[in-house]
Amino acid sequence: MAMAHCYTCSISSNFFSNPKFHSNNSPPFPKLFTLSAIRLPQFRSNSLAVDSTTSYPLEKDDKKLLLQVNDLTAVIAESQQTILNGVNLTVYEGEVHAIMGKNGSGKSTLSKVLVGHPDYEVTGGTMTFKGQNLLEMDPEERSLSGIFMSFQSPVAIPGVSNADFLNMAYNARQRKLGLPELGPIEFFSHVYSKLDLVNMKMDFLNRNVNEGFSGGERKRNEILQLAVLGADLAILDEIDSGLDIDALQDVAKAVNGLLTSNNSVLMITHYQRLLEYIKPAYIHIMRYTTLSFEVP
Ligand SMILES: Nc1ncnc2c1ncn2[C@@H]1O[C@H](COP(=O)(O)OP(=O)(O)OP(=O)(O)O)[C@@H](O)[C@H]1O
Repeated sequence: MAMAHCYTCSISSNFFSNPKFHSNNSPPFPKLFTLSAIRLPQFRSNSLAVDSTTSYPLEKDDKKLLLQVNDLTAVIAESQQTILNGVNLTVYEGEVHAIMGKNGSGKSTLSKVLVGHPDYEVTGGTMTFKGQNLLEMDPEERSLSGIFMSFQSPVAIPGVSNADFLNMAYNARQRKLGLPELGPIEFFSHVYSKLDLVNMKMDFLNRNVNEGFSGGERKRNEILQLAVLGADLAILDEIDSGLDIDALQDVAKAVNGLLTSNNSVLMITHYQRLLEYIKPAYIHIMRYTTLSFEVP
């Protein structure tokens, strides 16, 4: 079953790959040059794609290439306005990447394009996931192949309980993987074991998906979905927004607990505080490259 998506919006954007950054000698976090993509914690030369022709080895330090985006351009389907312009991004398994940048620079749009949101059309470049061409896969296939996206503003699904929703999504993934499905009772014990991870009570499972949930509860619920469904690449769009410090720590702890050497996280955030809890290997700064839109 495809995950529903909740979407925001964008302009033209680009990843810059200047690996230089300055340490301000004040741990825990380095000062960033604007428009740079950096690797932490060591200085490294140019570990991200600079030009569209760069291709990356299928394995690096024994890690498999998970996601490769090369020179990606996309337009808004309705208006044909360019919205992503030459985005490059390479993610190997076991890596945490963060995307930062100003409001409206296209961060959410990139994540939506990665999961195949119909509001956008890819007009150039390539996107591969585990060697498969994402452009040839519909959103459901992308989800089933192991891409999970958490919503910036998670949507409510009235009339569908959390437990049923998760059970359906879980079984769809199991079918895709040729693994046994779980009936409601077996599934309940499977999901029950995950509740502690996000500090949620059992009654959340019987409530309708996100209906009446507070902002923080919705975010925890997103991570519960990730914990139950599993993912090779989890795209977390502002998972920290609206969280108090306890909730932020819970969510970060849960995400860290789900990280293995085989999966990766791509997190979009405005705040350094999240990066203090979930340590990225790379930080990418999204920025406008053109201002070609008309103000109505
Ligand atoms: N489907 C769409 N129709 C019209 N405009 C769109 C659409 N999608 C994106 N945009 C434009 O893109 C801009 C927002 O981009 P996006 O949400 O990707 O940015 P962001 O970097 O994630 O922003 P924020 O940090 O505020 O979440 C908006 O200004 C919006 O006008």
